[in-house]
Amino acid sequence: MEKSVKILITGKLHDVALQLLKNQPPELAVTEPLEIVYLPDAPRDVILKEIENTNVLISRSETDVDAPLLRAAKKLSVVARAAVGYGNIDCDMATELGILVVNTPGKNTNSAAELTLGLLLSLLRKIPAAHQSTSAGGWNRHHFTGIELGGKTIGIVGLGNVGHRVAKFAKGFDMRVICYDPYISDEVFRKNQAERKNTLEELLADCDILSVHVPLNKETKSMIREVELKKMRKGSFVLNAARGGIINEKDLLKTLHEGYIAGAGIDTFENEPNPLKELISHPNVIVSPHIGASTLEAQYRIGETIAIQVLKSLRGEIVDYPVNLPHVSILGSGDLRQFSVLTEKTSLVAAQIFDFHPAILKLTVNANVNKEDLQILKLSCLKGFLSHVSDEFVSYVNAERLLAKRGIQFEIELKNTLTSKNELLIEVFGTGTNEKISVGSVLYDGKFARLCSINDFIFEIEPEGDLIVMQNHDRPGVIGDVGTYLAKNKVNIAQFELSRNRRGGMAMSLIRVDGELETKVIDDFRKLPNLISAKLVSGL
Ligand SMILES: NC(=O)C1=CN([C@@H]2O[C@H](COP(=O)(O)OP(=O)(O)OC[C@H]3O[C@@H](n4cnc5c(N)ncnc54)[C@H](O)[C@@H]3O)[C@@H](O)[C@H]2O)C=CC1
Ligand SMILES: O=C(O)CCC(=O)C(=O)O
Repeated sequence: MEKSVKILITGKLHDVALQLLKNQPPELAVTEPLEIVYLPDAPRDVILKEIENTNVLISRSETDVDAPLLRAAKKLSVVARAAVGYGNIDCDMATELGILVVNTPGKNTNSAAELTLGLLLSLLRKIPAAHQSTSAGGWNRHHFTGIELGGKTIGIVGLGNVGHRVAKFAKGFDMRVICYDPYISDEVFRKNQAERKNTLEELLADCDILSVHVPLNKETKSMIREVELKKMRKGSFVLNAARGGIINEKDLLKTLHEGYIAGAGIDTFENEPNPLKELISHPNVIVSPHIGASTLEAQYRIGETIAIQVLKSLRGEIVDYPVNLPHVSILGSGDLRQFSVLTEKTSLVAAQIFDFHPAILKLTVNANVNKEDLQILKLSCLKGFLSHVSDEFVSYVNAERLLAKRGIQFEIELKNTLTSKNELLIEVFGTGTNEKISVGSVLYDGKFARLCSINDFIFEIEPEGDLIVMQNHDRPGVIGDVGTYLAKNKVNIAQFELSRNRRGGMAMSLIRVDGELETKVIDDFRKLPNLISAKLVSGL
């Protein structure tokens, strides 16, 4: 029976994600059947049980993907976070276990920014309290006098996806926008018409409303405490639709009680789903239950993106939003994507034709690529090689660690002598003097991939499907025998390439066949006259 891939979904996902996984478009189709287990409200003990034989986990913020959960997952290869923040995932442990973590940055940006402005308007115009009073029959027009946004200064911490959208919306309300983000260039500040503040202190001293839009990490945890809040003007407001804990909740509550901070709008809490009671019930605090990303539009975009990431990863392709591929900052697209696929395939060919203990794997790249590209090509080379030589699960994530574990040295060389085509050579060296094989390939025009050499033999063959790599004496009748034998066994030859070192010397042929070759067929193939060796290369 064909092995299926189990996808466990532990958060509410838009239907588009389920539909894409069930009805995969041809360009994203996966060969194995998918078993989708949708448990959006499952408690932890159920998830722990289900995770054991799960291959892909798709989660939202309510699932703690911590070390015990990851260790319980014996077959997990991908954790897909249907959101931006991944603080609830133990990424170090995932990396250690070779599990790829992906997320969906930018897909809920607009929703989170709109909610931030919603909280701000609600807070300054007292809309929730006015609604409550009016719907209960009251008519207290003087009780709900608010404050205008126009002319006020908003201080944004973190001018990333959400932060810069909040800046844009705030501008629409005629607010003055000041920002603190040491990791963003002046150009981004200029583009967003945001005034740069070089320190958090400068920002705090100069704003009426503080809004945080940074990830929660060691640096940002409790970055706003009582001391920081008191650097703001008395009567200021604060907003947190990023992550609970960036603003220390106890300190915020204290300054609210003291009347120093006039009010707060909060969507994200330190302890979800059980936030600090005194904080959420404070009369000057407006709260929502972490719904920044909860709009139809954001969930559609997230659902679509996460399903695509999952399908790409199952197809072994480079994903668009990896979280734990630490050295790869720019991921493959266009030529690089094709070239990395070719690198992986070439490496897979090399891994299936050497017959000695490998000591060094060397990748030589002759193409116009930069340093980040080389890292992608390196990972592709390692993945292709190891997926054949290692029994362990190999991914871009753990390939380096697995190679080191096997004691194989990796070398990479970049030559820049060509402009119109990308070439690569993969060499495997053993410890003995004659222990060496090399496989070369080339990518023409960014789309035509060809295997072009094995050792000293030259070819031009598509790296697709199954290949027989055959070495024989250069004597009459060999090709005829091969053709007759394969035809007899109902194997169709898609491409046949013969190369020889000299007339009457040695020859090598690459035979690309349609469909998969049975072991028996290749075993008997080896018995044909004049054959020196025949190796099957599969999985291309
Ligand atoms: N409430 C909700 O449902 C949602 C919450 N979020 C959260 O909002 C936050 C922002 O998300 P994005 O804008 O998408 O992230 P982003 O990564 O695009 O932007 C974060 C920005 O923070 C800056 N930053 C990092 N450390 C900093 C520091 N110590 N001081 C100042 N700036 C710093 C970075 O340079 C970056 O520009 C995240 O915590 C994310 O998880 C995002 C979407 C929905
Ligand atoms: O809706 C979710 O699961 C959380 C969204 C969020 O906070 C994020 O994207 O960082």
